[in-house]
Amino acid sequence: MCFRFQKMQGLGNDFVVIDARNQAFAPILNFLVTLCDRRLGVGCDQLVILEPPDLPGADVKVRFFNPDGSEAGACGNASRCVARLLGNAPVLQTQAGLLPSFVAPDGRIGVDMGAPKLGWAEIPLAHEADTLALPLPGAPAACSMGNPHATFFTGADEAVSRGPALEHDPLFPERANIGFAHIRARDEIRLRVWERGAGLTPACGSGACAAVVNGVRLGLLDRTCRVEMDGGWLTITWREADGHVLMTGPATLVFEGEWRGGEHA
Ligand SMILES: N[C@@H](CCC[C@H](N)C(=O)O)C(=O)O
Repeated sequence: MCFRFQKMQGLGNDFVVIDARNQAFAPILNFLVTLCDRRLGVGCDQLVILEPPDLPGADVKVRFFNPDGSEAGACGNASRCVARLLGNAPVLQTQAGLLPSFVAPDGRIGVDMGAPKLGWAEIPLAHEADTLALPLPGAPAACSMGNPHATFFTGADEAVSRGPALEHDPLFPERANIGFAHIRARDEIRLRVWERGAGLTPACGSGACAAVVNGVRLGLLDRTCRVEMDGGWLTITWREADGHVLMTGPATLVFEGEWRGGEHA
């Protein structure tokens, strides 16, 4: 198999981007896992495949895959990277809907991540529960940004010790991304996210959006909040006018390459 790819990163959350609009690429599960592997393949936190859009108003269809081969409905950092790669502020078609992108006055890339889903069945949870205080130790809040998130406001240190078990808790039938936030001020948090299907990453864009949404719902945060993760900063605004979440931050092309290997490790 032979195809070209771009390696990109946003806050150190890194991606292999394959443009399947202009070259043949079949997303075979075992091969996706190999490509994401840092020893056997190129290595990345998520694999991103660009396809022709099938919705009016979209410029490109974007699919996100975790290193375990699972497909995710949203990926904030990769969305900014695709917007940077394509240029001209494209509208991205994702499982979370049509996501318009923009260039901020300071040159950072922004993506309108759409409106969060707040109901227990939409996240989804396995059964009815208060999404502001899930029945788990530490009572995290939950929402969907197109992918399931739970946020603990108990400090950022527990991501590695508690994340793996919580990702697989029976309360989350599709598993979940688990965020751990420390509130520094109403407009600033420190966040670490144990990502579903990927583990601890330097930053999670959708996790930052979810943390701010959940913090605002709990009355802990302002609607515009700076989020510091291990890889750096995002600015998140949960816009009152339409309920959409705007995420702004860096996005960088690292290198381009050509895969000439086999389909299996
Ligand atoms: N790194 C991402 C989220 C990637 C998907 C996630 N692991 C999931 O399975 O939902 C981001 O920046 O949002």
